[in-house]
Amino acid sequence: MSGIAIGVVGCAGRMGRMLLATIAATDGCRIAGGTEARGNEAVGQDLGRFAGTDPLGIPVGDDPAALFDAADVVIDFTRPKATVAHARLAAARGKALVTGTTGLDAGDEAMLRETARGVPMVYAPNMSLGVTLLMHLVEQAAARLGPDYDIEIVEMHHRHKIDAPSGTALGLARAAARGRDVSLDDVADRGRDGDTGPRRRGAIGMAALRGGDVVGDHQVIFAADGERLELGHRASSRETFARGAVAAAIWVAGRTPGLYDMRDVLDLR
Ligand SMILES: NC(=O)C1=CN([C@@H]2O[C@H](COP(=O)(O)OP(=O)(O)OC[C@H]3O[C@@H](n4cnc5c(N)ncnc54)[C@H](OP(=O)(O)O)[C@@H]3O)[C@@H](O)[C@H]2O)C=CC1
Ligand SMILES: O=C(O)C1=N[C@H](C(=O)O)C[C@H](O)C1
Repeated sequence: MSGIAIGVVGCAGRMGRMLLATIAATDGCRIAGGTEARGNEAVGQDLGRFAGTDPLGIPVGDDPAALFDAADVVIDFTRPKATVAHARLAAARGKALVTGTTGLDAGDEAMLRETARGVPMVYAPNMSLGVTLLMHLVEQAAARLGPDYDIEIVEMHHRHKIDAPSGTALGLARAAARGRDVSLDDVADRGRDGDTGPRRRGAIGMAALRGGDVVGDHQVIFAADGERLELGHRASSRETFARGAVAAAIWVAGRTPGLYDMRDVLDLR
């Protein structure tokens, strides 16, 4: 069989299924296998059921080490602790990893950086071309507009999302902080409630809405006296994230070890 062999951990999840379907439909790559955690009801079922294809003759596994051995690259959209375990496995088995999992804390991200010293990894909170470009535009706007323009980021996602603010909102906030040459930790305002007092000058605010089946909306507002600049993005299908992740997997196979993001994959640096 030819093409880059791509494994998918968390293959029965919303993104996992979309990734399988996208790999099956993309030239130059093939499905190496998929896993779910032990005890998940998908384990043992044919992967084709989750890819939306004919039976593939490959059962969903629960042994990620075996998947890393069978694959050239593994794609992970799971949960932060699972992602860290998968990054350790990638390093131990010498295989590339693409992860889009959000909600990682500073310690989890430090572990990704550490494991990426030995193997190539792509880590991005949003794999779409549109959001990758939006981050670039937000950095430029923040650099040009200065602290008279209050930055507020509003995101909305489906009712099943478990982390807030979204990884993309945090990425946009980081881009704005970079543009202003400040640390996000010093200026982030992650949700207001009660007797908040007036807005802090230079703060970067974030607000998270949850409801229905919204795939992912992000809006960055620069509000000044007399005018307001708004930059935004709406995803209407998870396919846009899956296409980006599969492009990242093909791009990262055989690269020099290191932690990359979608700006590298899309050549937007
Ligand atoms: N970067 C990007 O472009 C995007 C990022 N995301 C992020 O991707 C992540 C997943 O989102 P989504 O697909 O909607 O979530 P889902 O809950 O639908 O899918 C996650 C899947 O991973 C499984 N899983 C959990 N632990 C393990 C493990 N140890 N081994 C194997 N599988 C495991 C879950 O199983 P179980 O249900 O049993 O826990 C579930 O099937 C989130 O962090 C989300 O924010 C989403 C879309 C785009
Ligand atoms: O959980 C989701 O669905 C999404 N998560 C990512 C995030 O947290 O930014 C990306 C996308 O908006 C969908």
